[in-house]
Amino acid sequence: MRYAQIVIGPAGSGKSTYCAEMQRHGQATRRNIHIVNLDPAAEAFDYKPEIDIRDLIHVDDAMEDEEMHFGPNGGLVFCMEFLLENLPWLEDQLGDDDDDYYIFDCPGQIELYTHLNVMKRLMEALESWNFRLCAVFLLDSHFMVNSASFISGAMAALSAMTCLEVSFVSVLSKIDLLSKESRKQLDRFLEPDAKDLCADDCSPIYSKWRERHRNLTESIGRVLEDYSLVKFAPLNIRDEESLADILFTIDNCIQYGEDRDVKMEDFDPPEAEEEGDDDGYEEGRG
Ligand SMILES: Nc1nc2c(ncn2[C@@H]2O[C@H](COP(=O)(O)OP(=O)(O)OP(=O)(O)O)[C@@H](O)[C@H]2O)c(=O)[nH]1
Ligand SMILES: [Mg+2]
Repeated sequence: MRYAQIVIGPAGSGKSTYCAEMQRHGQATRRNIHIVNLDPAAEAFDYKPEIDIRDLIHVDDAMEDEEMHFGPNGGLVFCMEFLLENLPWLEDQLGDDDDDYYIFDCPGQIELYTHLNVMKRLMEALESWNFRLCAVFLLDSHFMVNSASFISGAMAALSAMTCLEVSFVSVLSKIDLLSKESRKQLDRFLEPDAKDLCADDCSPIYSKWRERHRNLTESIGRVLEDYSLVKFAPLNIRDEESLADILFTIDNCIQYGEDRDVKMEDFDPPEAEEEGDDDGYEEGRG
């Protein structure tokens, strides 16, 4: 069995930064995390990818093609389709080592996770190669300022969740940039309450619209609340404990560590062989 986080979310939500920090945090807790860059338009990031889609295709290849004439978004979708047509390339790059841990840094075009099926097909391929997957949906906490943006963010997460059909963790990023006041406000959206979501008192321009759609807002809020469909976990990337909490939540989703525990207890002969494996299990507890 192998493990992977699929890091998704809107443009600029902090995906590449999250990947780099997770890898660094992994090293500090003796977990070897490989990063795969899946963004064919990426220019720079703070990590060295183990695998890079740009070695297969770059978005410029699609945009500069004289017959296709793609713009940046069409070009990106073309590149992702191209990746799916060349899955043996990815499979080969990923190797077949048991217990490998990968993080996939994905592009920020949200349509990939809403109505297109390229990412879903990629999930199916990874699962068929023995990966246990958890999607990590990042949303910039600066947008969680009122109910309308909360509902919109939650619906985007929900849309990605139903599109990908894998374990799912929603994360609010860039908490370190929030003022004390904004952090307090954020608490309201970590445990959202349907009635509370309708009680915003922002700009009067929207109040008529809001009044007219109060029932709709409340119903959506209630569905999210009743079914615990979308719960956001705050992440302060500058705080090791916060990173460890998120990693622990993801570990639970993909049962990282549990298989190794069973394997060690049931099959491993005493002492001599256990030394190396012990670390691997303990690191799962962060
Ligand atoms: N202070 C702070 N800055 C962050 C954090 N996460 C991201 N940033 C900054 O936000 C900007 C965008 O971050 P990226 O990690 O490139 O975001 P992304 O989601 O990969 O962006 P795309 O790949 O373009 O969709 C960069 O300037 C980062 O330095 C964070 O947790 N804290
Ligand atoms: Mg990025």
